[in-house]
Amino acid sequence: MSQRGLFITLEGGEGAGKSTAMAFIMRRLQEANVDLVCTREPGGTQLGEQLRETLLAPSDTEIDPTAELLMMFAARAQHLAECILPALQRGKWVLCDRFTDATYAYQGAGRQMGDEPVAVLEELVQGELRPDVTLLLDVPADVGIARARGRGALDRFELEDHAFFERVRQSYLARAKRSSGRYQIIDASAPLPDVEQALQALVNDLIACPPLVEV
Ligand SMILES: Nc1ncnc2c1ncn2[C@@H]1O[C@H](COP(=O)(O)OP(=O)(O)OP(=O)(O)O)[C@@H](O)[C@H]1O
Ligand SMILES: Cc1cn([C@H]2C[C@H](O)[C@@H](COP(=O)(O)O)O2)c(=O)[nH]c1=O
Repeated sequence: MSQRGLFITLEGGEGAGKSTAMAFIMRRLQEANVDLVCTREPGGTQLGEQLRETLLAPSDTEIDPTAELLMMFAARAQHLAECILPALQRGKWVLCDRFTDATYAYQGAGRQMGDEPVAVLEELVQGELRPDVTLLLDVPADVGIARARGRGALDRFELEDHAFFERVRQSYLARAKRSSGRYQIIDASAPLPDVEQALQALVNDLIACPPLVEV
């Protein structure tokens, strides 16, 4: 039986600090000589980045929720085929800013489509592949959105209302509770040095004792 690389995902609501955490984890893993691919969703390929632009651009034309869901999974299918699976098969670690947990949170809960259509597409697009480790940066919706606003112009999702972001947060927390073996919840409302300390401890554990994953 051969081993593949580790698949790590970062999740959280708007402004939780994922990009900041990505950069921190990437530096730490590279210092430890981990052969690493850093990527994001929606995105990570030319097609995925094109879909991202359409999905995130505020527009007068509403995107139908089913169309939005399918675009997320279209981007994901290409991302898996072109980037994630080849990297994992070569033994590289993949660090991905958002993956299918985001679809459960945003389309399933935020858009109130429910888990079922997400689960059907997850099975079709991913087969058995699931992240090995998911770091959930948890922050109250108001705190996250205030941080995102502080950064400048808002994208199409960031323009949603408080109730939407509360549903997103509760969905993430409920999934983390159900699959506690895969998730690590980080209190992202804490000051940045504390968040980085928690991330450093998790990265140290992963390097010292990476979970065994087989192809
Ligand atoms: N722990 C923290 N405390 C205070 N501010 C933070 C913290 N972490 C990140 N920030 C700041 O909050 C803002 C949002 O952070 P970042 O862009 O990393 O979040 P994000 O989760 O990637 O956001 P989005 O999902 O909206 O793209 C940035 O200005 C960042 O400097
Ligand atoms: C993967 C994925 C993402 N989204 C949303 C969540 C965010 O609002 C944007 C991505 O931008 P960010 O810079 O990572 O915050 O897309 C979604 O609704 N569903 C998904 O599956």
